[in-house]
Amino acid sequence: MAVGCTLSITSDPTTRFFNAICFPVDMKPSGPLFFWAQVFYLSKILEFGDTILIILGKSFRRLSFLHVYHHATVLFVCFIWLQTRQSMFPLGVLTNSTVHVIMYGYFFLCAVGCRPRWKRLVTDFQLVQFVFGFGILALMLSQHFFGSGCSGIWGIYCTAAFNGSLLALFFNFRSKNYVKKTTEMIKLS
Ligand SMILES: CC(C)(COP(=O)(O)OP(=O)(O)OC[C@H]1O[C@@H](n2cnc3c(N)ncnc32)[C@H](O)[C@@H]1OP(=O)(O)O)[C@@H](O)C(=O)NCCC(=O)NCCSC(=O)CC(=O)O
Repeated sequence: MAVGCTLSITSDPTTRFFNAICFPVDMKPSGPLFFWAQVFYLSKILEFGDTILIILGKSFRRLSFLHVYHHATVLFVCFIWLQTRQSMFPLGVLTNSTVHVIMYGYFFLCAVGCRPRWKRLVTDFQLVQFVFGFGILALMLSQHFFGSGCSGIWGIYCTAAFNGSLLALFFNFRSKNYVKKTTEMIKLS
């Protein structure tokens, strides 16, 4: 999906970088970018199966608020992306699918008994994607309000609220899992 989206942005000579973050207001929901958005939406339905497998396997400790909240709301957010022909989604697909390759790579290594030492990096990558999202949002809003307007502005407000909530939850996760633990280890030694 990340590769597909990148190729869709770069291979079309009429597509400029700004098109990836600001679609024209009369954007038609067709073509390669919307194809990848549909695939991304389907992948989120598939990802929901992850939660079902966790419930069936009775691994309830894995069902943190963050996990359930993310999996329950992400489907709705992706649906809004498609419905509103939302600007910025190509970069969302690109960053989120890249982060998911790393994250599921981490889970896979854990599952085969080879727990990676770079768990913290995975969390940091997740945080960076949300911060990056806000940087792109600022660029897009400047184009929307001071340029010719961008498609899907209401979807963007929804996505911004979603991004903000995940940023806060992941900061909380990071502080509980790494920062506090490091401080406790320093105190003990
Ligand atoms: C490093 C993380 C990726 C995972 O940290 P955690 O502390 O939650 O996980 P962990 O290291 O304790 O893993 C514990 C055990 O559960 C397994 N495990 C945990 N969650 C799993 C999942 N969703 N799918 C498959 N396996 C999973 C691990 O393999 C491991 O098995 P065992 O113990 O048997 O060896 C972190 O950054 C994170 O995302 N934490 C939030 C929890 C979460 O559900 N994240 C995914 C959805 S949010 C998301 O995806 C946001 C985004 O868009 O980036």
